[in-house]
Amino acid sequence: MASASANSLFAPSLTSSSPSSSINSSTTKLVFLRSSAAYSSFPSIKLISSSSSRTPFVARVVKATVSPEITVSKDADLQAKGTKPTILVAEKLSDAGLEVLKGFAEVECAYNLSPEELRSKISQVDALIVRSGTKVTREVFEAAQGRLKVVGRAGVGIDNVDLPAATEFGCLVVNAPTANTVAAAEHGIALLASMARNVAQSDASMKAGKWQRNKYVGVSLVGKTLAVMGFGKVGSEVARRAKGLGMHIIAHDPYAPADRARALGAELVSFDEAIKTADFISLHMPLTPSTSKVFNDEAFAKMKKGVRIINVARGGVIDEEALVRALDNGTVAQAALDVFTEEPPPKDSRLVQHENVTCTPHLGASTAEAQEGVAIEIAEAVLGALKGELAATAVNAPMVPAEVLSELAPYVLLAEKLGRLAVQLVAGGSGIKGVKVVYMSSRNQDDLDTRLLRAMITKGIIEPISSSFVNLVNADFVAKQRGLRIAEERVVIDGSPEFPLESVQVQIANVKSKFASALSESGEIRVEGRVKDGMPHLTRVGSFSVDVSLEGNLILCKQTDQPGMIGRVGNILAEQNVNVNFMSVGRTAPRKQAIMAIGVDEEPNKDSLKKIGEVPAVDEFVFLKL
Ligand SMILES: NC(=O)c1ccc[n+]([C@@H]2O[C@H](COP(=O)([O-])OP(=O)(O)OC[C@H]3O[C@@H](n4cnc5c(N)ncnc54)[C@H](O)[C@@H]3O)[C@@H](O)[C@H]2O)c1
Ligand SMILES: O=C(O)[C@H](O)COP(=O)(O)O
Repeated sequence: MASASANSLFAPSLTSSSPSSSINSSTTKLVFLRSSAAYSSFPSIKLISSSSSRTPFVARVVKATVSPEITVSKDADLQAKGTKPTILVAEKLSDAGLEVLKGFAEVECAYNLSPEELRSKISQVDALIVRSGTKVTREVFEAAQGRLKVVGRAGVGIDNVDLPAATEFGCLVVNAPTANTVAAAEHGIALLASMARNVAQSDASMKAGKWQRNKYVGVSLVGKTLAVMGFGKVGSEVARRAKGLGMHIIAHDPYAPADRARALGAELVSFDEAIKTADFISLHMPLTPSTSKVFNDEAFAKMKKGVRIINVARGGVIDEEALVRALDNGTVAQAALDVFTEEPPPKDSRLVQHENVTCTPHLGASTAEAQEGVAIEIAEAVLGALKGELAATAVNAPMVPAEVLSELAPYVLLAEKLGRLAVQLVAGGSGIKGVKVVYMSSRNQDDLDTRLLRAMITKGIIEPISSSFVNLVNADFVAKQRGLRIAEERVVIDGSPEFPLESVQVQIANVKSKFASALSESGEIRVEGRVKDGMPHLTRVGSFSVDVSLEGNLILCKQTDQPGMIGRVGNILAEQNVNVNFMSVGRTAPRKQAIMAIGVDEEPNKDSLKKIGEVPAVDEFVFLKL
């Protein structure tokens, strides 16, 4: 059994279990995606091949299934010791979520950490769970020293997480986008109604011993126009509820489909039209660079005099000083705010103290039901990510559905091996700039999701030549940072569309090779492989056909085809007790140029390699670590 020392924490067991052939006739093999260094959030994939029968390609490629069983840990030794991942919960999470987490991980709850305390703890944990109160900054990712694999945001807004930094450090960010929608919408409606009827102010007045019926005459909602700014999950639920209160609903959202708005009885309008015509404006957009302070002096100046504003989205979408001015000059009659640019806001905040402002301390998601839902949603997402599953709520990684992932499992391994092999064929001193990947498939052009394969090829190419670790989250980023361009081409071939890929070719152009025979007729390094019996095989080097299982290490020898070569090289390796697990010879013609590909379990020492090079018929050779 191969070592499962991949650094992917608790990957799903993608088990290929059916008649398949082991290349060297062993009975059962476990092959893990990677056997060294950091593996991060890539899934470790286990392929089991248990027969020595050689079945045709089509029959031999076995569909892998995602098993809920957890079999692979970051490190085989840790797994043997039953070591669990550690999760730091930095903000209050409901017990239901904590229970889910504790079933699988060591959980440390440490609330109200200072930024320094968070940074000092972060390198000891595999995942971090926060709500909106914790700033997960670049410094946090730096302090994690590569251990932090997942940040779970127990809620929707991820503006408190530095996403570019997370991506750069290969850390997956997941959120819980659905469980608090209704709670936030209900809070928006609560603020709308209580603001219109001065509930908070009159309550405070009564508690101060007063009875001020004339002062707190409110305004009615029925027949008034409500502009919903941001027609997503919360915005549309607010619209639905406000409609029931007899309000006329308009909405502004540059990305929302008009038919969805219409179906809820809302009319999509421009930003200016929304703010000019509304009696009430309710904010439900995310805080992004383009929405930051979008409600500013200029916007307030366009609004109907006496407009009322509700914000349960993010404080930062409002220029708070401009809002105070608009409240003071009467443009805005009232505001009801659940969220603030700085949370908690300064005690002497003019906005909070303003008599026409109703405030709540970011309570939109704070119902018992929503918190339980959010906690379970985020616990499952974080555990899934730690197991190597590609989370459906990933914020900074492509979402690859489980069925696609399971189908691609053996090809993912092939992709990394080909990348790893191709880069080792590059002569020192050649800067790699352009890589081309050609996917040969009988499937339709659009029917192959290559993101995972591209990421793995990138990983295979970059990791052997750098200290970076690459995963699905950061593959494109790391490639770009290194100036490496990965071009992809799909070639549709005849064959069975039942399988995603027939073969994959990796080409590295404009470089010298330390093994000249790896250059194709057109001058680039070219290696090609396919999945056979559920195992990755190298099938072409340069213009030579070979067939060798991509496991262990590989020696490629270019030689003049003649009797006795296999024996001579085999003997040299045997002298050093190096076990040959596979050998194949590809030649241009009998007794002409040939490439001998020899798979070896152990690494031959320098002496043995020198002796291979000294065999008179050997023109060149290279030793490659897979
Ligand atoms: N106060 C709370 O406790 C609480 C609770 C839940 C959500 N929220 C916040 O509410 C907001 C909405 O949450 P959601 O779950 O509905 O998110 P969502 O992603 O479902 O909806 C956001 C909508 O805003 C739209 N949008 C983006 N840019 C816009 C722009 N410039 N102008 C207008 N619309 C724009 C998007 O197209 C999307 O439809 C987020 O900021 C979230 O953080 C707050
Ligand atoms: O974006 C969200 O989900 C809400 O603002 C809730 O934030 P909270 O988890 O800090 O209550």
